[in-house]
Amino acid sequence: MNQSHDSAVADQGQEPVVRVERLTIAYGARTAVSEVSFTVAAGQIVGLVGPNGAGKTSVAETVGGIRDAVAGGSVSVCGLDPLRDRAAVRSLIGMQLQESSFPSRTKVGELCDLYEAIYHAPAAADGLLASYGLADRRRSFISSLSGGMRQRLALVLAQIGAVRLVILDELTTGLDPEQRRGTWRSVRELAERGVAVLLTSHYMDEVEALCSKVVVLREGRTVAYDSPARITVQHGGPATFTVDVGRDGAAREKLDRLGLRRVAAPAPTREGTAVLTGSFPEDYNRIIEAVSAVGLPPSAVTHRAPTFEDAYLGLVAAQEE
Ligand SMILES: Nc1ncnc2c1ncn2[C@@H]1O[C@H](COP(=O)(O)OP(=O)(O)OP(=O)(O)O)[C@@H](O)[C@H]1O
Repeated sequence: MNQSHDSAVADQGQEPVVRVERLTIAYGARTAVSEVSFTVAAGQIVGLVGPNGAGKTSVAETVGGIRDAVAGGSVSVCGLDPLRDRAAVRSLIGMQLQESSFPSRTKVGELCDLYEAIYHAPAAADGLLASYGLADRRRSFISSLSGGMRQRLALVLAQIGAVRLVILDELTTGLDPEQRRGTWRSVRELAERGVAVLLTSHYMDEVEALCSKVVVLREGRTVAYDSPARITVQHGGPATFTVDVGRDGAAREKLDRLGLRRVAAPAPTREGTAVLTGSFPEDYNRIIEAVSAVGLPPSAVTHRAPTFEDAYLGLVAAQEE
């Protein structure tokens, strides 16, 4: 779904909402981000991922115009420079920051009124509060909201006004699985309304579920920029096949003749299990053929395809080592 949506966006041939070209960010003498480039089109969700300190927040907040440490390259949002044209850009961007902490003795409604005034969008919050299940919370103090409610409020506030871009920095950190799924639905709906979304996350399943393109950062440099599916194919490593051969010597021999790499079985593994790596579905089909030839059922073979998280871990491993 993401793939086709992405092509549809590209087909429109419009100038992307966000264009980041060879962005370099330095704090004093220390370069934190080097020559990072990507675009975010209207209706597209793009993810920034990477280990702690890789530069995700630096990039996201530079795009949002609230961090000024640019040492090279360029950033444009709707054709404007978010730092130089700060006043004009401010009304086009909604932000949920990693460290956004709302004053706890403020009421939800008061905060919404403030955002409506800043974004010149009277009464915009009512519909949003309703769609995020917060309609009856206008009089609640922020301190009385659960973590999930606070995240949803952050999403409401990020959307007030005619924003063209929403930046979400680790939106679902700390949420339970049900709240995460609910938040994912909201982010998708936001993009379906034509808003460009740039998000950072440490959850690879989240990025895979939401983003049509991902920038993988390692020590401030881009190590991959593509769809999660293509990154998985290119960097996810081989599929793993587990074959339950029991004491069947003929089956073992057949498998050996396929010439696939045999790997140490993860413990605990029953005796009589062969673990091989190869490509899916080509090698899987060859294994099924081989075991069928000696009378074993296809259910003797199970496989595990590489995930986006496998690819991500492979890409960032060099840094962690
Ligand atoms: N204001 C700052 N002054 C000096 N160094 C900074 C500043 N902000 C970030 N850095 C450094 O820049 C690098 C990138 O930090 P950044 O917060 O952008 O990474 P991140 O990928 O968002 O990390 P995390 O996953 O922990 O949020 C880190 O080495 C960090 O210590």
